[in-house]
Amino acid sequence: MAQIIDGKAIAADIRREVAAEVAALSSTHNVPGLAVVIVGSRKDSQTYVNMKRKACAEVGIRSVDVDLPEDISETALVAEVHRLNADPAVHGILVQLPLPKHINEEKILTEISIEKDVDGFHPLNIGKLAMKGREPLFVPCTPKGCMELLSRSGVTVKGKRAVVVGRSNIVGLPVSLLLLKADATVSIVHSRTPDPESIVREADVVIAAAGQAMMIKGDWIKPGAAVIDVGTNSVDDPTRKSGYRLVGDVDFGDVSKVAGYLTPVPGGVGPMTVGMLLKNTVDGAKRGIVE
Ligand SMILES: Nc1nc2c(c(=O)[nH]1)N[C@@H](CN(C=O)c1ccc(C(=O)N[C@@H](CCC(=O)O)C(=O)O)cc1)CN2
Repeated sequence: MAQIIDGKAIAADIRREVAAEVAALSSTHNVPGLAVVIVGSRKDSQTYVNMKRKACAEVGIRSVDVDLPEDISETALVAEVHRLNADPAVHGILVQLPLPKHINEEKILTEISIEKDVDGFHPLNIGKLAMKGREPLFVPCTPKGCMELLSRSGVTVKGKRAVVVGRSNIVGLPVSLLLLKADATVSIVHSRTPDPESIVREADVVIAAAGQAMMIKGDWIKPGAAVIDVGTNSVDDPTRKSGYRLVGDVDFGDVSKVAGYLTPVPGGVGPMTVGMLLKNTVDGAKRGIVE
Protein backbone atom coordinates (compact mmCIF):
# COMPACT_ATOMS: atom_id res chain seq x y z
CA MET A 1 0.00 0.00 0.00
CA ALA A 2 1.25 3.47 -0.89
CA GLN A 3 2.36 5.93 1.74
CA ILE A 4 -0.18 8.76 1.53
CA ILE A 5 1.47 12.19 1.28
CA ASP A 6 -0.51 14.57 3.47
CA GLY A 7 -0.49 17.86 1.56
CA LYS A 8 -2.60 19.58 4.18
CA ALA A 9 -0.07 18.82 6.93
CA ILE A 10 2.94 19.77 4.78
CA ALA A 11 1.22 23.01 3.72
CA ALA A 12 0.54 23.76 7.40
CA ASP A 13 4.28 23.36 8.12
CA ILE A 14 5.05 25.77 5.29
CA ARG A 15 2.55 28.28 6.61
CA ARG A 16 4.23 28.14 10.05
CA GLU A 17 7.62 28.74 8.42
CA VAL A 18 6.21 31.64 6.38
CA ALA A 19 4.52 33.15 9.47
CA ALA A 20 7.87 33.19 11.29
CA GLU A 21 9.52 34.95 8.35
CA VAL A 22 6.65 37.46 8.11
CA ALA A 23 6.94 38.20 11.84
CA ALA A 24 10.67 38.90 11.45
CA LEU A 25 10.06 41.19 8.45
CA SER A 26 7.18 42.96 10.17
CA SER A 27 9.34 43.67 13.24
CA THR A 28 11.51 45.81 10.92
CA HIS A 29 8.42 47.53 9.47
CA ASN A 30 8.58 45.51 6.24
CA VAL A 31 5.15 43.86 6.20
CA PRO A 32 4.86 41.75 3.03
CA GLY A 33 1.93 42.73 0.81
CA LEU A 34 0.09 40.61 -1.76
CA ALA A 35 -2.42 42.04 -4.25
CA VAL A 36 -5.09 39.41 -4.93
CA VAL A 37 -6.95 40.43 -8.08
CA ILE A 38 -10.20 38.79 -9.22
CA VAL A 39 -12.16 39.72 -12.33
CA GLY A 40 -15.82 38.70 -12.39
CA SER A 41 -17.66 36.30 -10.12
CA ARG A 42 -16.82 32.71 -11.15
CA LYS A 43 -17.65 30.57 -8.15
CA ASP A 44 -14.48 28.46 -8.22
CA SER A 45 -12.26 31.55 -8.63
CA GLN A 46 -14.01 33.25 -5.72
CA THR A 47 -13.38 30.16 -3.56
CA TYR A 48 -9.66 30.15 -4.41
CA VAL A 49 -9.30 33.90 -3.93
CA ASN A 50 -11.02 33.72 -0.54
CA MET A 51 -8.67 30.89 0.46
CA LYS A 52 -5.67 33.03 -0.54
CA ARG A 53 -6.89 36.12 1.30
CA LYS A 54 -7.66 34.10 4.44
CA ALA A 55 -4.25 32.42 4.29
CA CYS A 56 -2.56 35.85 4.01
CA ALA A 57 -4.38 37.04 7.13
CA GLU A 58 -3.37 33.89 9.03
CA VAL A 59 0.37 34.35 8.38
CA GLY A 60 0.40 38.15 8.70
CA ILE A 61 0.75 39.08 5.01
CA ARG A 62 -1.21 42.23 4.12
CA SER A 63 -3.60 41.28 1.34
CA VAL A 64 -4.66 44.07 -0.98
CA ASP A 65 -8.05 42.97 -2.28
CA VAL A 66 -8.89 44.05 -5.82
CA ASP A 67 -12.34 42.93 -7.04
CA LEU A 68 -13.10 43.98 -10.60
CA PRO A 69 -16.28 43.62 -12.69
CA GLU A 70 -16.63 40.88 -15.33
CA ASP A 71 -16.97 43.50 -18.11
CA ILE A 72 -13.82 45.48 -17.25
CA SER A 73 -11.87 46.33 -20.40
CA GLU A 74 -8.41 44.93 -21.03
CA THR A 75 -7.03 48.48 -20.98
CA ALA A 76 -8.54 49.18 -17.55
CA LEU A 77 -7.17 45.89 -16.18
CA VAL A 78 -3.70 46.71 -17.51
CA ALA A 79 -3.94 50.13 -15.79
CA GLU A 80 -4.85 48.35 -12.52
CA VAL A 81 -1.80 46.06 -12.87
CA HIS A 82 0.44 49.10 -13.54
CA ARG A 83 -0.94 50.81 -10.41
CA LEU A 84 -0.06 47.73 -8.34
CA ASN A 85 3.39 47.48 -10.00
CA ALA A 86 4.06 51.02 -8.74
CA ASP A 87 2.74 50.49 -5.19
CA PRO A 88 5.73 49.99 -2.83
CA ALA A 89 3.52 48.24 -0.22
CA VAL A 90 2.69 45.49 -2.76
CA HIS A 91 5.42 42.84 -3.12
CA GLY A 92 3.40 40.32 -5.08
CA ILE A 93 0.57 40.52 -7.63
CA LEU A 94 -1.75 37.58 -8.20
CA VAL A 95 -4.33 37.79 -10.97
CA GLN A 96 -6.71 34.87 -10.53
CA LEU A 97 -7.12 32.74 -13.67
CA PRO A 98 -9.01 32.12 -15.85
CA LEU A 99 -9.85 35.66 -16.96
CA PRO A 100 -13.04 36.46 -18.92
CA LYS A 101 -12.84 35.54 -22.61
CA HIS A 102 -12.58 39.15 -23.89
CA ILE A 103 -9.30 39.67 -22.01
CA ASN A 104 -6.00 38.40 -23.37
CA GLU A 105 -4.52 36.49 -20.43
CA GLU A 106 -0.99 36.48 -21.84
CA LYS A 107 -1.09 40.27 -22.25
CA ILE A 108 -2.11 40.76 -18.60
CA LEU A 109 0.49 38.31 -17.24
CA THR A 110 3.19 40.06 -19.30
CA GLU A 111 2.27 43.44 -17.78
CA ILE A 112 2.95 42.25 -14.20
CA SER A 113 6.38 43.41 -13.05
CA ILE A 114 8.68 40.33 -12.98
CA GLU A 115 9.80 41.40 -9.46
CA LYS A 116 6.16 41.01 -8.28
CA ASP A 117 5.19 37.98 -10.41
CA VAL A 118 4.49 35.65 -7.46
CA ASP A 119 2.56 33.29 -9.75
CA GLY A 120 5.70 32.88 -11.88
CA PHE A 121 3.66 33.05 -15.12
CA HIS A 122 5.48 36.02 -16.73
CA PRO A 123 7.14 34.81 -19.97
CA LEU A 124 10.55 35.99 -18.67
CA ASN A 125 10.21 33.93 -15.49
CA ILE A 126 9.04 30.89 -17.45
CA GLY A 127 11.86 31.44 -19.96
CA LYS A 128 14.46 31.44 -17.20
CA LEU A 129 12.90 28.30 -15.73
CA ALA A 130 13.46 26.65 -19.12
CA MET A 131 17.12 27.65 -19.39
CA LYS A 132 20.05 25.72 -18.00
CA GLY A 133 22.05 27.76 -15.51
CA ARG A 134 19.37 30.46 -15.14
CA GLU A 135 16.98 30.89 -12.22
CA PRO A 136 13.57 32.61 -12.44
CA LEU A 137 12.64 35.16 -9.75
CA PHE A 138 9.52 33.10 -9.01
CA VAL A 139 8.47 29.51 -9.75
CA PRO A 140 4.73 28.80 -10.41
CA CYS A 141 3.00 27.76 -7.19
CA THR A 142 1.42 24.40 -8.07
CA PRO A 143 4.56 22.95 -9.75
CA LYS A 144 6.70 24.25 -6.87
CA GLY A 145 4.24 22.60 -4.45
CA CYS A 146 4.61 19.25 -6.27
CA MET A 147 8.41 19.37 -5.89
CA GLU A 148 8.10 20.34 -2.23
CA LEU A 149 5.73 17.41 -1.56
CA LEU A 150 8.30 15.04 -3.07
CA SER A 151 11.31 16.43 -1.24
CA ARG A 152 9.56 16.71 2.14
CA SER A 153 8.44 13.07 1.77
CA GLY A 154 12.01 11.92 1.16
CA VAL A 155 11.52 11.17 -2.55
CA THR A 156 14.60 12.11 -4.58
CA VAL A 157 14.22 12.77 -8.28
CA LYS A 158 17.86 13.07 -9.36
CA GLY A 159 18.63 10.38 -11.96
CA LYS A 160 15.04 9.05 -11.85
CA ARG A 161 12.57 8.63 -14.72
CA ALA A 162 9.76 11.17 -14.33
CA VAL A 163 6.63 11.28 -16.47
CA VAL A 164 4.31 14.29 -16.51
CA VAL A 165 0.79 13.70 -17.80
CA GLY A 166 -0.47 16.97 -19.32
CA ARG A 167 1.27 19.98 -20.86
CA SER A 168 -0.61 23.04 -19.54
CA ASN A 169 1.19 26.36 -19.04
CA ILE A 170 0.13 26.43 -15.36
CA VAL A 171 1.26 22.93 -14.33
CA GLY A 172 2.43 20.36 -16.90
CA LEU A 173 5.07 22.43 -18.67
CA PRO A 174 6.60 24.19 -15.61
CA VAL A 175 6.66 21.02 -13.48
CA SER A 176 8.51 19.23 -16.31
CA LEU A 177 11.10 22.02 -16.34
CA LEU A 178 11.49 21.82 -12.54
CA LEU A 179 12.00 18.04 -12.70
CA LEU A 180 14.60 18.55 -15.43
CA LYS A 181 16.38 21.20 -13.31
CA ALA A 182 16.39 18.64 -10.48
CA ASP A 183 18.23 16.18 -12.79
CA ALA A 184 15.36 13.77 -13.51
CA THR A 185 14.97 12.25 -16.98
CA VAL A 186 11.65 13.71 -18.04
CA SER A 187 8.93 12.69 -20.51
CA ILE A 188 5.64 14.52 -21.10
CA VAL A 189 2.61 12.60 -22.30
CA HIS A 190 -0.46 14.43 -23.55
CA SER A 191 -3.74 14.00 -25.43
CA ARG A 192 -1.95 13.20 -28.71
CA THR A 193 0.52 10.68 -27.24
CA PRO A 194 -0.20 7.14 -28.47
CA ASP A 195 -0.20 4.51 -25.71
CA PRO A 196 0.50 6.85 -22.75
CA GLU A 197 0.16 3.92 -20.30
CA SER A 198 3.37 2.29 -21.52
CA ILE A 199 5.33 5.53 -20.98
CA VAL A 200 3.81 6.21 -17.53
CA ARG A 201 4.65 2.61 -16.56
CA GLU A 202 8.37 3.41 -16.90
CA ALA A 203 8.21 6.26 -14.37
CA ASP A 204 9.65 6.37 -10.86
CA VAL A 205 7.83 9.69 -10.42
CA VAL A 206 4.47 10.48 -12.03
CA ILE A 207 2.88 13.94 -12.04
CA ALA A 208 -0.75 13.64 -13.14
CA ALA A 209 -2.02 16.96 -14.50
CA ALA A 210 -4.30 16.04 -17.38
CA GLY A 211 -7.64 17.27 -16.03
CA GLN A 212 -9.31 13.88 -16.68
CA ALA A 213 -11.12 12.35 -13.70
CA MET A 214 -9.54 9.04 -12.52
CA MET A 215 -7.79 8.48 -15.86
CA ILE A 216 -4.66 6.87 -14.39
CA LYS A 217 -5.25 3.32 -13.21
CA GLY A 218 -3.16 0.97 -11.09
CA ASP A 219 -1.86 -0.99 -14.08
CA TRP A 220 -0.30 2.24 -15.48
CA ILE A 221 2.00 2.49 -12.45
CA LYS A 222 5.39 0.93 -11.80
CA PRO A 223 5.33 -0.70 -8.34
CA GLY A 224 6.76 1.67 -5.73
CA ALA A 225 6.53 4.82 -7.90
CA ALA A 226 5.75 8.22 -6.37
CA VAL A 227 2.51 9.60 -7.80
CA ILE A 228 1.52 13.25 -7.41
CA ASP A 229 -2.08 13.95 -8.42
CA VAL A 230 -2.70 17.55 -9.51
CA GLY A 231 -6.20 16.90 -10.90
CA THR A 232 -9.22 18.56 -9.29
CA ASN A 233 -12.29 17.24 -11.10
CA SER A 234 -15.79 17.46 -9.70
CA VAL A 235 -17.96 14.40 -10.34
CA ASP A 236 -21.63 13.86 -9.53
CA ASP A 237 -22.24 12.23 -6.16
CA PRO A 238 -25.91 12.01 -5.14
CA THR A 239 -24.88 10.71 -1.68
CA ARG A 240 -23.36 14.14 -0.88
CA LYS A 241 -25.40 17.15 0.21
CA SER A 242 -23.56 19.23 -2.42
CA GLY A 243 -24.39 16.64 -5.12
CA TYR A 244 -20.72 16.33 -6.14
CA ARG A 245 -17.27 15.37 -4.91
CA LEU A 246 -13.73 16.16 -5.99
CA VAL A 247 -11.57 13.46 -7.54
CA GLY A 248 -8.09 13.57 -9.02
CA ASP A 249 -6.68 12.42 -12.36
CA VAL A 250 -5.62 9.24 -10.56
CA ASP A 251 -7.90 6.37 -9.58
CA PHE A 252 -6.88 6.62 -5.92
CA GLY A 253 -8.18 3.24 -4.69
CA ASP A 254 -6.57 1.34 -7.56
CA VAL A 255 -3.23 3.22 -7.68
CA SER A 256 -2.74 3.17 -3.88
CA LYS A 257 -2.32 -0.63 -4.11
CA VAL A 258 0.68 -0.27 -6.46
CA ALA A 259 2.40 3.09 -5.86
CA GLY A 260 5.02 3.74 -3.17
CA TYR A 261 3.78 7.28 -2.48
CA LEU A 262 0.51 8.94 -3.45
CA THR A 263 -1.20 12.30 -2.88
CA PRO A 264 -4.95 12.41 -2.20
CA VAL A 265 -7.51 14.77 -3.75
CA PRO A 266 -8.57 16.86 -1.92
CA GLY A 267 -5.79 17.40 0.62
CA GLY A 268 -2.73 16.83 -1.59
CA VAL A 269 -1.39 19.37 -4.06
CA GLY A 270 -4.25 21.93 -3.64
CA PRO A 271 -3.22 23.26 -0.21
CA MET A 272 0.41 23.48 -1.42
CA THR A 273 -0.60 25.93 -4.18
CA VAL A 274 -1.65 28.45 -1.56
CA GLY A 275 1.35 27.65 0.70
CA MET A 276 3.80 28.31 -2.15
CA LEU A 277 2.04 31.58 -3.02
CA LEU A 278 2.64 32.79 0.54
CA LYS A 279 6.27 31.65 0.33
CA ASN A 280 6.80 33.43 -3.01
CA THR A 281 5.29 36.62 -1.56
CA VAL A 282 7.69 36.60 1.38
CA ASP A 283 10.63 35.90 -0.94
CA GLY A 284 9.53 38.85 -3.11
CA ALA A 285 9.26 41.11 -0.06
CA LYS A 286 12.74 40.11 1.15
CA ARG A 287 14.19 40.81 -2.29
CA GLY A 288 12.45 44.20 -2.36
CA ILE A 289 14.00 45.47 0.88
CA VAL A 290 16.60 48.13 0.23
CA GLU A 291 19.13 48.12 3.11
N1 LIG B 1 -3.46 32.99 -10.83
C1 LIG B 1 -3.69 31.68 -10.63
N2 LIG B 1 -4.85 31.15 -11.01
C2 LIG B 1 -5.06 29.81 -10.83
C3 LIG B 1 -4.09 29.01 -10.19
C4 LIG B 1 -2.86 29.60 -9.81
O1 LIG B 1 -1.92 28.94 -9.27
N3 LIG B 1 -2.70 30.96 -10.03
N4 LIG B 1 -4.36 27.66 -9.89
C5 LIG B 1 -5.70 27.15 -10.02
C6 LIG B 1 -6.60 27.26 -8.83
N5 LIG B 1 -6.00 27.40 -7.49
C7 LIG B 1 -5.42 28.56 -7.18
O2 LIG B 1 -5.66 29.60 -7.70
C8 LIG B 1 -6.20 26.42 -6.46
C9 LIG B 1 -6.80 25.20 -6.71
C10 LIG B 1 -7.09 24.30 -5.65
C11 LIG B 1 -6.76 24.62 -4.36
C12 LIG B 1 -7.09 23.73 -3.20
O3 LIG B 1 -6.60 23.94 -2.10
N6 LIG B 1 -7.95 22.72 -3.39
C13 LIG B 1 -8.42 21.87 -2.32
C14 LIG B 1 -9.88 21.57 -2.52
C15 LIG B 1 -10.71 22.81 -2.43
C16 LIG B 1 -12.18 22.55 -2.61
O4 LIG B 1 -12.73 21.79 -1.83
O5 LIG B 1 -12.78 23.16 -3.53
C17 LIG B 1 -7.63 20.55 -2.30
O6 LIG B 1 -7.19 20.10 -3.38
O7 LIG B 1 -7.47 20.00 -1.22
C18 LIG B 1 -6.14 25.82 -4.11
C19 LIG B 1 -5.86 26.71 -5.14
C20 LIG B 1 -6.44 27.84 -11.17
N7 LIG B 1 -6.24 29.25 -11.19
